[in-house]
Amino acid sequence: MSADLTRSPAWLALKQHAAQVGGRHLRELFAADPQRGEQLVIEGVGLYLDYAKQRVNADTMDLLRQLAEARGVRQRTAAMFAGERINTTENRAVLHVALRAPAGEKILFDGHDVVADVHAVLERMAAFSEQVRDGSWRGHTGKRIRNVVSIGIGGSDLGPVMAYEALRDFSQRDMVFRFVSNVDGTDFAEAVRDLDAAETLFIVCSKTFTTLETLSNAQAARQWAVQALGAEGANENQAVAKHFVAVSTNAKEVAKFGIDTANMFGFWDWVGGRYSMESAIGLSTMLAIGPTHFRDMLAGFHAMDVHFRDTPFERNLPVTMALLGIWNTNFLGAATVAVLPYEQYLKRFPAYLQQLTMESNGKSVTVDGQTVDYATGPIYWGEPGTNGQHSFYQLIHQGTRLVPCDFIGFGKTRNPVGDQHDLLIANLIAQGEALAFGKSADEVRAEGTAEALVAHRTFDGNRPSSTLLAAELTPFALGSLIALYEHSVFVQGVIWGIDSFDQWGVELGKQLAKATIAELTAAQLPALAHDSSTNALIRRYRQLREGTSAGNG
Ligand SMILES: O=P(O)(O)OC[C@H]1O[C@](O)(CO)[C@@H](O)[C@@H]1O
Repeated sequence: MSADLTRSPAWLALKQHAAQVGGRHLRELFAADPQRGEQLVIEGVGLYLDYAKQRVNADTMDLLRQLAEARGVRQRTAAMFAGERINTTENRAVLHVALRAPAGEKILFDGHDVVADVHAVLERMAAFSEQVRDGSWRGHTGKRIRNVVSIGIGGSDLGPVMAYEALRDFSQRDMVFRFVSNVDGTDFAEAVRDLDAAETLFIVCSKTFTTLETLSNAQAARQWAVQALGAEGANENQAVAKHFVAVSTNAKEVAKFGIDTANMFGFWDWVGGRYSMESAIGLSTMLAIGPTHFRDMLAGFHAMDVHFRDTPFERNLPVTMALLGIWNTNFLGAATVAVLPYEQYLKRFPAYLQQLTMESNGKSVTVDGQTVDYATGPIYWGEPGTNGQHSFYQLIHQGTRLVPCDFIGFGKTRNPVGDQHDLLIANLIAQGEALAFGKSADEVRAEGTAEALVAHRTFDGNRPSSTLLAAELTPFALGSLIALYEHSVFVQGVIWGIDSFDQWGVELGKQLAKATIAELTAAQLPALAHDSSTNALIRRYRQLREGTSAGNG
């Protein structure tokens, strides 16, 4: 499988093409084609993608699309939408598209219509959200709920946090929303420090309901709430019933934890953790923005699903984004992608994308177990503009690494403050221009720069970027933006021949941590059989913990 890709005619043609075009400067590419800025652009679902500043031309895109055809992107997409078990290493279907399918649409999995199930849960979520938001759901002491603390980690946290931040301006402002994920007690302690337990609802989100971090935080929350409510003993279950709900696929473990399954919102095995924010995992989002806005967000996801499924590759946003990523990663040698939203509300979007992209495509074996002989998922990172400009953009402009950038901006801000929005977007546009075209030594000299500084003030340019623009950050726009990246990750995974829906790479660390806990906490230091570094760290931690560290010894 691995050699299949790098020996395939489509790959070899791209390699040859890269040798010719990959080295051409963006200045040349623009000079050769004055219409480039209007031609290397596609639009759909309210999103405008300008990829003219990527180091490609029309032939590159043709060859990349041929690669996508040859790798079966079309067939794999149809298989995903049809509910086939395309997550082969876990023998699971991958049906997050069903989570946002409109009521009445049918998607069958094992002969059963899952869309009807999805909407039944959405109805329950909506009814519950309305009760909490209008104050008819009361806490144990009769007070209305004013604080919501969502406990989860990974896909059971990053989506909800990101969506809450992104849609804050649509949220019920008299309610407080907090998110606890880390198994560092500080996360929990700071989240609840100023909250009244009588007004606090905890949502425990875990697909498996066995995740160490989440269960540990949920236990802490339970103890904190029960104690603060004075509900120890006979009243404990009643208090928990009013202040805890669960979101999970595992009713047995939810019940074992002590949450009444009547207060559980379910989802399904065919929803991957990092693809679950629009399932019941998004209950905190619905509580914040209300069911109507939540449905608008689902509509945005769905519109992008339809666009992805039905639009020819030439005008297909996720396919185009995916192919540009393949080009940069495999033919220009980029190891990373910077995601740069010029929209403060998207401040957690890069963190969200890190799990989506890197847990999905950070793999080095193909679906049939062969080690790849090509690069796969790049490293995603980023910060909202313009903060990044005063931090790491130096390296993007003048460093030795190639850092393709995704700029994201909106026509309107939800918070007009003077001319700040125009300033913000002027910066976004200027950054793409500066990266692409740079500033030659002659231009620097012509400005009267002292010769000794010319090299320092020269910008080579030829640094690729894409720019995504939309009218305004609404729930619909957010849904479509997320689905754009989801499908782009999927297309790349298909081309690389990897399973984008498993995450075996997180297991080893978890297993070792379990064994290490006992070694850190046993009254007597047990015999340690790790490597010498790990043994020394365990010993040193025990000394530090007990206050018996003897400095350098
Ligand atoms: O929802 P759960 O089962 O608690 O899992 C949380 C996260 O842990 C992982 O399995 C591994 O990090 C993620 O894929 C998942 O989103």
